[in-house]
Amino acid sequence: MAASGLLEPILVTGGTGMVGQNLREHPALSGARLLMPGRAELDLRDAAAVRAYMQLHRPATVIHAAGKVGGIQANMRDPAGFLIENLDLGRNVITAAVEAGASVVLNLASSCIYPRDRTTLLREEDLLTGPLEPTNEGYALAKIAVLKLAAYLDAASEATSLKSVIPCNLFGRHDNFKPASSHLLPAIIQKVHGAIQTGAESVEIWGDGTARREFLFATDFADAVVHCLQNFDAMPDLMNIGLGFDYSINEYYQTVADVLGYAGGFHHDLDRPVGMARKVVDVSRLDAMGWKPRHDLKQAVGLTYEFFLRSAV
Ligand SMILES: NC(=O)c1ccc[n+]([C@@H]2O[C@H](COP(=O)([O-])OP(=O)(O)OC[C@H]3O[C@@H](n4cnc5c(N)ncnc54)[C@H](OP(=O)(O)O)[C@@H]3O)[C@@H](O)[C@H]2O)c1
Ligand SMILES: C[C@@H]1O[C@H](OP(=O)(O)OP(=O)(O)OC[C@H]2O[C@@H](n3cnc4c(=O)[nH]c(N)nc43)[C@H](O)[C@@H]2O)[C@@H](O)[C@H](O)[C@@H]1O
Repeated sequence: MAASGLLEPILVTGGTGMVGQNLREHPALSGARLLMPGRAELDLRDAAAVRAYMQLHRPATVIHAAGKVGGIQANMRDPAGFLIENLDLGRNVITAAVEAGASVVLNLASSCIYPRDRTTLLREEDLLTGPLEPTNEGYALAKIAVLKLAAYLDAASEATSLKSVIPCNLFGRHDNFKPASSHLLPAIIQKVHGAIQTGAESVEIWGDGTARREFLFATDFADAVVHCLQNFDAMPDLMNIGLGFDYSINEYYQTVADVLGYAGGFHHDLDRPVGMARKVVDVSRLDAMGWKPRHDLKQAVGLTYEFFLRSAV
């Protein structure tokens, strides 16, 4: 049975993705009436199809986790695609959810929506107070627009409560390990694993490795999402979900090397893109909700590697 406070049926867009699959695996959702249509069943770019699906299934809860998602390289290659698709998906899902009378809509943004060149912890109040990071501007603009749409509809709607969370970078089971579009941690795992397999003596790090990132384990993120849904009334309209601390790129490489047992070296490719110098969120609002992640970095890397090895066979 689903935990109390979760209104069913629960529609999770992006159910076949990393966040979606980690939500599916969450104990509180086992036995819940979950709707997780894949792209073949429901292409979220098709507004009429999304509206028809929502009218037919009438989800009480909608978690909007679908998106065109990728690391820095993928974003740089296709800013228009990241803008258009994430705008279309968000607009279609959120407007159709309200029209179909959903009670709760939880929209997933991203910490890349914050201004670049900030060295302090990024607070929800910092949104739209400075220029965006060029390497993912298209994606960030779409995420900001959809987050604002959710807020506008929340203010106008009696029946539907819409809130957004701003996740830091995520990694974990069901991650994207494809080098052309993966984020940092799956890329490191894939590269270090390859070096162990081939006996390579050095692994390439993009940039000088001094940039800093905050990566939350996707299993923990899914738990935070469930916690939000179980305490939705107490949740702020906009809330960061992260660790509140970060590591350097170099430290991430060394941690993965330690967990995987790689004893070789590293070399830096200074021609590769680096993006924001730092991107770490303030978690005061999340702390106030009484949620903490359960895994430390080494545990999370180990569990992600186990998944990688099983899915690679
Ligand atoms: N991963 C991160 O580091 C991170 C950080 C902050 C925020 N987020 C946000 O968290 C959410 C989930 O991210 P993720 O890491 O789980 O991404 P992901 O693994 O790439 O999953 C994205 C999901 O969206 C689906 N999707 C994309 N376009 C679609 C369409 N037109 N119709 C139907 N489904 C479509 C994908 O289906 P297909 O597999 O068929 O393409 C996939 O199931 C996204 O909103 C993302 O912006 C992610
Ligand atoms: C959460 C996501 O953050 C994303 O920004 P962002 O953290 O720079 O995206 P990542 O691709 O995770 O890159 C993180 C940092 O890791 C460095 N890096 C080092 N080696 C590698 C490598 O082999 N692969 C990758 N990918 N990076 C590497 C990269 O230079 C950058 O500074 C946004 O582009 C997305 O839209 C999304 O918002």
